[in-house]
Amino acid sequence: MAQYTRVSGSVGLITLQSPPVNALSAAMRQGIVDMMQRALSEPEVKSVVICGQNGIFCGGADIKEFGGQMSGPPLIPMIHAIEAASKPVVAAIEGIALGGGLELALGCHYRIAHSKARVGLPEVTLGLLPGAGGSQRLPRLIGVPAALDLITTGRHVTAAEALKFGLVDQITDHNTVNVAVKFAQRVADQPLDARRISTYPCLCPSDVAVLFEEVMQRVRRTARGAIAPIACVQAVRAAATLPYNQGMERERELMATLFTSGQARALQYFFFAQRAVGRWSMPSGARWDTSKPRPVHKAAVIGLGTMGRGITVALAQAGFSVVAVETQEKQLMEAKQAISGMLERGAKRRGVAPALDKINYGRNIQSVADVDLVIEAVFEDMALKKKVFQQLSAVCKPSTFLCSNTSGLDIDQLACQTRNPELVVGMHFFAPAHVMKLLEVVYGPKSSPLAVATAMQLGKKIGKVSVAVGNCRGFVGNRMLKPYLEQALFLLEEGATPEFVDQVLEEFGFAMGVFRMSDLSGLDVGWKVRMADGLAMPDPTTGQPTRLRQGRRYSPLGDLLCEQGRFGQKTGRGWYQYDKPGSQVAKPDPWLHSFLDEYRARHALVAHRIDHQEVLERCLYSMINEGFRILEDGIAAGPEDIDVIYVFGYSWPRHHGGPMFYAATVGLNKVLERLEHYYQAHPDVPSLQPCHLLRKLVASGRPPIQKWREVIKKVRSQL
Ligand SMILES: CC/C=C/CC(=O)SCCNC(=O)CCNC(=O)[C@H](O)C(C)(C)COP(=O)(O)OP(=O)(O)OC[C@H]1O[C@@H](n2cnc3c(N)ncnc32)[C@H](O)[C@@H]1OP(=O)(O)O
Repeated sequence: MAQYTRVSGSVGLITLQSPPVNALSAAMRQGIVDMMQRALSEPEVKSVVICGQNGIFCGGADIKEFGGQMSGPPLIPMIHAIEAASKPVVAAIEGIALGGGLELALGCHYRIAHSKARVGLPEVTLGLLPGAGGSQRLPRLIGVPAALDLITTGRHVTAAEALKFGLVDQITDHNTVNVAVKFAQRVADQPLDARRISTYPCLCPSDVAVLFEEVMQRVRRTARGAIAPIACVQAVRAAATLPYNQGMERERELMATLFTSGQARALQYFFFAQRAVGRWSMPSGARWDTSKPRPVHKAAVIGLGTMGRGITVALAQAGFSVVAVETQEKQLMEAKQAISGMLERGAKRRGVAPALDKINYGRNIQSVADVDLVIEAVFEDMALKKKVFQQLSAVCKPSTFLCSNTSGLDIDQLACQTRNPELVVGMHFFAPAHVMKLLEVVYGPKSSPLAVATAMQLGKKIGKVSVAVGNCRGFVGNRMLKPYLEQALFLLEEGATPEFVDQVLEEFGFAMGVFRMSDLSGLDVGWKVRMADGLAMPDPTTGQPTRLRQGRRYSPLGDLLCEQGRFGQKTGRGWYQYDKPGSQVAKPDPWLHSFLDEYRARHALVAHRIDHQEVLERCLYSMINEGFRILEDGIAAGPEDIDVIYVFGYSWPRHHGGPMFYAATVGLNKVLERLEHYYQAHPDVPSLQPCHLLRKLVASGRPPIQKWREVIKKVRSQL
């Protein structure tokens, strides 16, 4: 775990050895304690260097240990002992020094970093704070404002930025361990008192109280109910206002609350869920580790509307050559201008040259003949998409992967239009496609593992979190959204207002409630889909909107708004009113309230008092129920896939872990019982009927989420 060698005669070199990231497990902490003691006891050793093997200093505490009983030497006394050592200790930082890894380095007397290293205190992203002295030492070393920024955001900083802050003493392009060993020899005899950060005063700006107030307000606004960022501010405030020992005591108290919190458990689950989705599998048995992707050098995007533009930018920014096709001259010119603007703004932010020369624009589909992969992003219309796939199949080389950015249409029908259906997959991006992290890679019955592996790898290369999912209407994300939206509309019919429903969902932690989100996305999008499905039609006998479709309850409220030209923000009216079209400030609309009153009267609906609990349970549990159906159907391989899709694609609050983790937290028996209750009250709403898998999981004794896959396997094998 920690290896000790003596180098250059007088330097004790402690090497952290625990792949993949040299995490500070119990065994590793014990190793460091033992090796430090050895270095301090050897009279020939005059100074010590701590480094990590394989070019990685340390990824912090071992997150896998958090759920269980912590054993081994605790971090805080271990780091204190290093700081208190009588011989200089130098941290040689290569790769990363994160969390406890950076706290360990802050306990050392000097820090030398490789120029490509990154450092940070990302504990907040795991629902924690830097609780091994980091919240007290960092502000003493780099000042309160910079420490607040790093600790409340958890962002990683480059070695150059760390040097600017004074977080590291030196950076090097050479072998960091060699440089650190030479450095350690030079400082062997120097006094250490001035190198112990815990003894530094915490230098504060004169308006420190105002600063804390402002930061606290910002953090509360953006935290969406997460408690760790607030505790991080409180811990740094303790560093600024209390002596070190009292600050450490405050850090300990705050950490104790966070460490056992449900939010920390959710965020730590989510950390591993993000990594689990990379290990994809298909019902055929094909897997990430047995399916090799084919390299993509040149890609094409067909259709340069909002989605096509974003996809083009994402590809070009990642260094791919892109052929961008739009058949209409005017639209092509507009798209070219918009894409150039997006690339220039992005490049300015990142301090690099815009990748304008990566894109070739064209009006003719023939121009994609030599590309390795095409992403079709034309209007969401099956007939149009089929035509495009026929053309692509005729034009492209036989090995070209043909992908569709459809948000829910049948991938198989598109694959059937081509010569090589095994090379067809869905690549469902989320708007804005160059910003949003999520990519659903959709495999149809004919998609080959090669095509899935290639799309997954392309997603990774353009910085997306890619999740492989099966082919069904709406795939995972939009399929689960349907019952959620449906319940929100039913709640309006029964007496709620859009403001109340949104308020409840936003208090839960969504960035936007369902109605504000619909206004932003545009109500006409779903309306067109419903019309194509024959849903948004009046009853042929009465000419009135009907509230029942094929025996199921249906709310025509959204259709009625669209008929009035209320498409949301873009028309200045939707579920809310806006000062002008395009404005983003949603205001309650008295017209809408009267419209709802009249609607209820027309349909003899008696408004009843709907409380917070009912909104949350009906919207979330119906969505979760659909999630269980998706697992049952094999559309998602595991609950992690669904949770990652919801956090990255639908602004589900990460500190609730994702809808499936949330269900596990609430208790599957409670979710089941409440769904049964609501289904009894609304027997014409099938999405409220608890699904078989949920019942099975409850009957199997509610296993932890990590064990669900075993039950899912059994349920699927019985189908
Ligand atoms: C007592 C409480 C004290 C708390 C203080 C702390 O230190 S909390 C932990 C703070 N550290 C972090 O938050 C770092 C988390 N890790 C990362 O951000 C990234 O993994 C990385 C270190 C930047 C490396 O990224 P990269 O993309 O190169 O690899 P992966 O993310 O895929 O990781 C590789 C595998 O390593 C596992 N892993 C990473 N960090 C930890 C960790 N701290 N503890 C345990 N395991 C860790 C990760 O899960 C991957 O494993 P797989 O089995 O391959 O999924």
